Amino acid sequence: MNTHTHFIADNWLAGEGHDIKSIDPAKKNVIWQAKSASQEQVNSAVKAARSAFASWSNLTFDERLVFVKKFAELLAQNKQAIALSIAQETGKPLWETATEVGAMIGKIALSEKAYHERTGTVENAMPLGKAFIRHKPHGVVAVFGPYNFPGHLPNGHIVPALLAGNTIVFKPSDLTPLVAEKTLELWQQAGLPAGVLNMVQGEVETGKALASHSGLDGLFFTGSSRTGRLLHEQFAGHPGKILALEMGGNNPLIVKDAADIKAVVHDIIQSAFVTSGQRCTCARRLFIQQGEAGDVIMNKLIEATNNIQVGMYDAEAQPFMGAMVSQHAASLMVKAQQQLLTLGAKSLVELKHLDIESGFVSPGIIDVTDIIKDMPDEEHFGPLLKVIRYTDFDQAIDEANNTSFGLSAGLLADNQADYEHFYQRIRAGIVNWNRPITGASGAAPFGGIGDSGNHRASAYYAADYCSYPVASVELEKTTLPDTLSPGLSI
Ligand SMILES: NC(=O)C1=CN([C@@H]2O[C@H](COP(=O)(O)OP(=O)(O)OC[C@H]3O[C@@H](n4cnc5c(N)ncnc54)[C@H](O)[C@@H]3O)[C@@H](O)[C@H]2O)C=CC1
Ligand SMILES: O=C(O)CCC(=O)N[C@@H](CCC(=O)O)C(=O)O
Repeated sequence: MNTHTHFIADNWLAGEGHDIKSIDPAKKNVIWQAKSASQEQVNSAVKAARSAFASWSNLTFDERLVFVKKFAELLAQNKQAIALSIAQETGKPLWETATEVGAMIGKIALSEKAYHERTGTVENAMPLGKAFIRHKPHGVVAVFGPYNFPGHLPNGHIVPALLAGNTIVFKPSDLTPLVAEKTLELWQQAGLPAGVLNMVQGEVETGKALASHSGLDGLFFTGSSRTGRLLHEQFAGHPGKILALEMGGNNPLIVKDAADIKAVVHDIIQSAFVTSGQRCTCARRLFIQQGEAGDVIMNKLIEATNNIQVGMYDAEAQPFMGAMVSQHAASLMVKAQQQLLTLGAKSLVELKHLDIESGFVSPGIIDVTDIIKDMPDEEHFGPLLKVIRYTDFDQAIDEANNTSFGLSAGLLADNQADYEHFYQRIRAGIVNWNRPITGASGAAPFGGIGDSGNHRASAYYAADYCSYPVASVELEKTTLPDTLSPGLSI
């Protein structure tokens, strides 16, 4: 039993709540168990963050940056260990978890640049004095992370929030507590002052206790649309608190008149099946032209999908896909496939639960053309790609837009005019041409419209929601203006 569970005011504490555990979805063993945080421990974490706020926000940006850069150095030194923890908890292959740690390290320089560019100080001369635009931190913010990138995505809120001068209570996904613990140990080694970054572990009730805490000034969330919507409802009536929601998608990828079939199939597979389909940006709906050209793509796609290697995260010959995050997540994908089949969809490659007690599934492709009118507008968060055969490009774009979500979308087509038409009409926050729709850059904003977010994009624009702007006009001495307003004599 782990007694080194919650990090509050620079102390590691045992939990006072109920039993929680983390299971390796590939090897099926328990790798972490502890007790969740009690309501009192959540209160203590918020209190610690509040106590630390005045002195942390009073440091200069460069003083705060020293701690954050030290954290980046420690991440680099511990890259393999963190990558292994991510693999153990998520099932993702080591090649992929190493890139996740790389993205965490890269986040520091990007956030430093974004802070200055997005929230820097602007000075304008005025007839009397100067006008300034500056930014201040909100105060105490909660950060909620998802399981699919347990290091990189919370880090994408934590780093810019700390640089801006906020203090934090972090609630990791209950599926990935070990990665969170290892990461917080590095922050502690970086010498972060007590209370600046706190962590409480637990399931939904810990999340609710933190999200509803009156001591928060804001909450930065990455996770499912269902949870994001609940948080949005919870924050209703609190216009003074900032809420940033990064949520799911039902992302379309359209193929039209593209000559290089292998490149098309590559981009489809990277879009649909990387991370075993557990990326918010993954293609869920693939639009392929009716007719011979479309049939050629489909045949090659089916062949390549059947050849995708699924395996252990630490296998010497690394697989493309590891296990899904849990046995439960894998069984939900089998259920989603069955629901579509019951509606009348046709299986092209069956998604199979390879070992019923693990998270291993094989990738699946299902033709939903005939049931398009009855299709649930849901994010199936795993490697199941729905194919829609189309004849008219505009109708395909209309159908691509026929979703409440709007995170990522892509077009694979050789004609630039087709892309310009697609770009103009498609509704999503990430729109790509002849590139996979996964693998977004941290040097760009990252967020969606509709049920995918609340217009507070993260990544390069995370700086925007980490502080509020302050406009000032300033003059060193009180000075009587040369010209007074009409009707005034002083
Ligand atoms: N747009 C984006 O940037 C990204 C979105 N996602 C989305 O995240 C989802 C997968 O992640 P999950 O971990 O399953 O998401 P989730 O919504 O189940 O959990 C996210 C976090 O919220 C907490 N939580 C769950 N229910 C809660 C409640 N009622 N009140 C307060 N906290 C609660 C969880 O413990 C976890 O820390 C997918 O839908 C995916 O599309 C994932 C990565 C990136
Ligand atoms: O936050 C950033 O630095 C960029 C966004 C990012 O890394 N996106 C990844 C993963 C997010 C996900 O899909 O779950 C991506 O676009 O693949």
